[in-house]
Amino acid sequence: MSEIRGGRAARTAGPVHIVGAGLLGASVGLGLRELGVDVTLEDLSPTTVALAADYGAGRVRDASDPEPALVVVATPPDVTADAVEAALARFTESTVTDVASVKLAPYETLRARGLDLTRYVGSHPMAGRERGGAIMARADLFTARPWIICRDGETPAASLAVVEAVALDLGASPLEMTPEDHDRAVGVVSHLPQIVSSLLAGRLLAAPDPAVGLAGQGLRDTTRIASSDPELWVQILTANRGPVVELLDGVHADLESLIAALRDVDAPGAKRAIAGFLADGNRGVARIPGKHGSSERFVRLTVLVDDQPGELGRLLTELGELGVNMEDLRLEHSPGAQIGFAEIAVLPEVVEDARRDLTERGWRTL
Ligand SMILES: NC(=O)C1=CN([C@@H]2O[C@H](COP(=O)(O)OP(=O)(O)OC[C@H]3O[C@@H](n4cnc5c(N)ncnc54)[C@H](O)[C@@H]3O)[C@@H](O)[C@H]2O)C=CC1
Ligand SMILES: O=C(O)C(=O)Cc1ccc(O)cc1
Repeated sequence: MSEIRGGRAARTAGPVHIVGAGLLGASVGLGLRELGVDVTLEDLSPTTVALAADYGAGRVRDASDPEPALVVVATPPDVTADAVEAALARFTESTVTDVASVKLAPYETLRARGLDLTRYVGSHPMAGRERGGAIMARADLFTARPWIICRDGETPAASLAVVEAVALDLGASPLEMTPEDHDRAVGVVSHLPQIVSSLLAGRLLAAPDPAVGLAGQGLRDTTRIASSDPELWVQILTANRGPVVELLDGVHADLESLIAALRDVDAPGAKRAIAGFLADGNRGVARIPGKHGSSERFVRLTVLVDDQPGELGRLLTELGELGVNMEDLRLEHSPGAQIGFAEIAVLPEVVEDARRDLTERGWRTL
C-alpha cells in the first residue's frame, strides 16, 4: 500500500503512464489520481491530453520523469499492437498493459513480430460508455466490473501483480483468461449484443414518426448500446470476426426457424417452436449476473416521474419515508417527453408493498 487519500490506500505504485487519454485512458487516470498515484498522460491529440489533464486524470510526462512502473495503452484496437511495441521499446523496465476490447489480434500481431513479451500483460476492463473521449471519462467507470487479464506462461508474477493492483484500485474484479477464451466470451456478452442492438435500432429508420413515438421501455432497453461509436466497433467486430461470425450463424439459423414457424402458425409444432425461442430467452436472461451476483435476487419496479424539477428527489425522499431499501436505480427519459421512468431494484418480498404504498401516495407504477 503506497499512497493514501480519502481513507483508501493505493496498491499501485506509480508512476503510471497512459498512452491514449480518451474515455478509457482518462478514466484510469482519474481513478488512480483519486488515490494519489502519480499519473502521466500521452495522446496523439494534444487537445485530448490537455483536456484529460484539466479534468484531473494526470499530467504531461516530462524528460526528467523516471520510467513508469506501468504503461497503460488505451488507444483504439487497430493501433494497440503498435503502441504496445513502442512502449516496450521506449521503457525497458516497465510492465505494459493494454485495455483493448479484443485480446487475440493484438497478442498475435506482437508475437508475429518476434518481440519479447515478458513484460506485456494484455487486459480488458468490461466497462465502457456509448461515447468515447476524455470528456466522457469517469473515475468510477470500473467499479464492480470484471477486468480480464490475459497473461501467457512467460508473464512474471510481478508484472501480473502490477496490472491486478490497478484493477483492484479502480474497484474492478480482476480475473484471468486466455486471449482465445476472452474473445469467445466477449463475442457473446458484448459483441453480439452490440450487433443485435444496432440492427434493431436500424429498423427504426423506416418506421413512421408516430410509430417511433410509441416507443416504450422494451425498445429503450434493447437499443441503449446502439448509440455506440461506429468507428470503434468496426475495429472490434473485424478483429473478432471468427467468434462473431459463428455466433451470427447461430442467430441466422434461429431466425430462419422462427420465421418459418411464424409464416405457418397452424403447422404442427409451430407454436411450440415459437414458445421454445421465448422460453430459451427466459432461461438465458436468468443467467445474467445482477449487481449482487444473481439476476433473481432483486426485482424491478418502474415508477413514472413527471418531467418537473424536483420530482425525482421527491420520489427518492418518499421511498426513504416508506422504508423501501433501493438496491439500484436507473432512469430513462426521452428528450421532449413529459414523463420519465425511474426503474428501482428492490427485494422481491417488498415489491408489492412498495407498489401499493407508492400508489397510495399518488405515484404511477408499471
Ligand atoms: N469505449 C468503451 O466502451 C471501451 C473501450 N475499450 C477499449 O479501450 C480502448 C480505447 O477506447 P476509448 O477510450 O473508448 O477510445 P477514445 O477514442 O475515447 O480514446 C482513444 C484515444 O487514443 C488516442 N490515440 C489513437 N492512436 C494513438 C497513438 N498511436 N498514440 C497515442 N494515442 C493515440 C486517440 O487520440 C484517442 O484520444 C480501445 O482499444 C477500446 O477497444 C475497452 C472497454 C470499453
Ligand atoms: O455499455 C455496456 O454495457 C458495455 O458493456 C460497454 C463496453 C463496451 C466495450 C467494451 O470492450 C467493454 C464494455
